[in-house]
Amino acid sequence: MQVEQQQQQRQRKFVVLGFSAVGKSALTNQFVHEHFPDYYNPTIEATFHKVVRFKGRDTEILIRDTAGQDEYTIFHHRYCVGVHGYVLLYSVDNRQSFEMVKIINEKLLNLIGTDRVPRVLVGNKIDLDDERKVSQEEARALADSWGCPFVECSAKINHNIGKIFSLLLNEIEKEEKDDTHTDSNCLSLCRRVLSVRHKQTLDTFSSVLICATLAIGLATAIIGAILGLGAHLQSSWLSYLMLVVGLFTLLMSFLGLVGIRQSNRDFQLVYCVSLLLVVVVQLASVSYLLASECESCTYVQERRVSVVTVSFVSLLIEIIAVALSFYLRNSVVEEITAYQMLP
Ligand SMILES: Nc1nc2c(ncn2[C@@H]2O[C@H](COP(=O)(O)OP(=O)(O)OP(=O)(O)O)[C@@H](O)[C@H]2O)c(=O)[nH]1
Repeated sequence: MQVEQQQQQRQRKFVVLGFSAVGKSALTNQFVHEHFPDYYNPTIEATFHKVVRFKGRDTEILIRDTAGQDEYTIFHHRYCVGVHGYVLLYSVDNRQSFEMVKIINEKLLNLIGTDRVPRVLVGNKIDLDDERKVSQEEARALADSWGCPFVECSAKINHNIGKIFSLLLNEIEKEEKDDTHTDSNCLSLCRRVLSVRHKQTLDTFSSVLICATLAIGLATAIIGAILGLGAHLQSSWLSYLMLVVGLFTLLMSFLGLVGIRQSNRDFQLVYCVSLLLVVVVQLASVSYLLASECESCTYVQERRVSVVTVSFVSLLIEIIAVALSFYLRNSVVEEITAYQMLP
């Protein structure tokens, strides 16, 4: 029975952030102990817990009350590891605390690396309405721009304190639902695992093909150089062209290989485009040699079958390598990136 109860109870960890003396400790104490300490004692750090019933389920809330932050505070990773949501607090009678909460929010999002963070913007001390320096409208506009709820409260008179945490629990639930629908349901997880494996196979296959284009490039360059030096295509433009095309293919294939290995999409793109260019040049020069009457062309024409076969095989390898590399670049890499970005 106890085990069942424990299974039913979930835990949510919150962190209260804000400038010094905005009422972080007072708010936490009011929520947990229903008590307002009417004195100021700067906090170093403290954790509180309380079990509440939220939507028919027991929920243990752990709240970390922090030392006040300012623009120089370095946010520690403990502010985000295992944390479900944040109360971003300012004091309605303190303009500086409102400006500071914007900086704190920015630092927090930078630390976490996403803006899909359950947060509530809270203006405390509304019992001091006469001394108000931050209007409701301005704060609400800020919360809207962050895409999070906004509430004003008073820890002193216990106004809206419970509401802050209900709003935060709601935000977390919303975020979890979004994740279930978009990213982390079982089906899409399987799809991703499959696509990771799929990508690894494709990576290997593509790397083999790129190595083949590397070899083709090397061979083309060597043949170009030999022919240029030898008797058949003496110093003709064709031997230079082959040399240049070969070296270019070699270089670009190396780039393509690095692109596949490091999932560098720009390298892959450069490889694809340049190899397509090489394919066009190769096709044009072989067609020219087979059709022309020039002296060096006779040499190629006499070996028509082997020239066409070799050209066809190398073109095929190059085109498949380009297509595969292009596919990897556009589809799978994108999916993997999205997968890695999941919290
Ligand atoms: N009038 C009024 N005073 C408040 C309220 N909440 C907190 N205070 C007072 O504001 C002062 C600072 O409150 P704390 O809760 O210690 O503020 P804090 O943000 O935890 O401060 P640090 O620990 O320094 O970051 C204390 O004197 C509180 O009594 C409120 O709702 N209304």
